Amino acid sequence: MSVLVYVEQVEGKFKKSVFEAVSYAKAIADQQGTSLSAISIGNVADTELNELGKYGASKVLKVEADQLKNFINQAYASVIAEAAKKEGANIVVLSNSFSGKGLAPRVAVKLKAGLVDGAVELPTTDGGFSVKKTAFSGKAFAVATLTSENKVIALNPNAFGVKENAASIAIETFNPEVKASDLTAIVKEIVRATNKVSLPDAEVVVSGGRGLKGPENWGMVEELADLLGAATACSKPVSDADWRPHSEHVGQTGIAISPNLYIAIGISGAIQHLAGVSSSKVIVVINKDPEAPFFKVADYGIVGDAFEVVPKIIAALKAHKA
Ligand SMILES: Cc1cc2nc3c(=O)[nH]c(=O)nc-3n(C[C@H](O)[C@H](O)[C@H](O)COP(=O)(O)OP(=O)(O)OC[C@H]3O[C@@H](n4cnc5c(N)ncnc54)[C@H](O)[C@@H]3O)c2cc1C
Repeated sequence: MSVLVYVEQVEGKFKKSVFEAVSYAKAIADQQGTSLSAISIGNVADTELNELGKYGASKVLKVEADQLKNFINQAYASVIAEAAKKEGANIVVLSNSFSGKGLAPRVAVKLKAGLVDGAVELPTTDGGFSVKKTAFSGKAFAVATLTSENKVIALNPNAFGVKENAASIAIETFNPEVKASDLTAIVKEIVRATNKVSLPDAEVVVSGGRGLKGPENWGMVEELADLLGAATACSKPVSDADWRPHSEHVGQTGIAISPNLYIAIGISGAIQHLAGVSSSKVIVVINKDPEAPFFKVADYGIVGDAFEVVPKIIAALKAHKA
């Protein structure tokens, strides 16, 4: 029995959340006294795959089939399940990312495994196998006990942290059979909106709320985002009013994100908004009301008028970059 971790790539690169999932999977492998393998799907250079060794993976299976160049939920789930069978892995770990949320239950079905999604801690193994996880859109915690032989765990980004644990890593090509039935819906082309950073994958997000008064004031939000290499997001009323596209709406009824840095400008911090952003690693809040609820969960807060504060941050960043 061993542990397998799925390492999601974006344009041939691994994000920090992948190294975190590998670190977490390695800790489970150590707990179980077994080894850790990784499965990578899509074109990733060997130099990038070698990076996984730094966090404890001793083997990586690389799958480079042409049909699997772009993410296809059903087909990727089949490949991960096949890899688990090949490696004799009874525990599969994924990041609870945008695509991980679609993959984890599919992999669990294929392996007849119990599933914990939104895991925030290592399993405890005294008297069973239990994992703490978020519940009710991140507003509460639950402890799930898995009694099945096979187990799938989707780790919330920023819950465990990246831990170096150097191992020598072997790269092995894996050519699983890709069934036509797994390719009934395929991605033919990816057209990015004006080269913007994709919100679910973004490491840094600059977000605006109703405090920005109207769509004409988003220039400074976009300028700040450009300077930081960030994606832009917004609160629900902002997208409801068509100030911004619905694809930018974050929260309980929008996209749930876990960037390293979330900058909230003119957003009150209602519980439904926090449900989608509270697992960000560092939260910076800019709000003119010192009583705004967002300050209670902020790592850094600036009480001030966004129309004064944001241009100052932009000027400081430009000066720093010059
Ligand atoms: C079932 C349900 C689901 C929901 N789902 C979501 C969701 O997914 N995402 C979501 O965001 N909301 C959601 N909501 C709505 C949520 O309850 C809040 O109404 C919403 O998040 C408020 O948006 P806001 O903070 O932009 O606006 P407001 O609550 O109006 O807050 C604006 C903030 O801007 C500040 N401000 C004003 N002027 C300035 C200035 N010049 N400079 C700095 N700060 C300023 C104010 O002090 C205030 O705190 C949901 C509600 C329900 C009932």
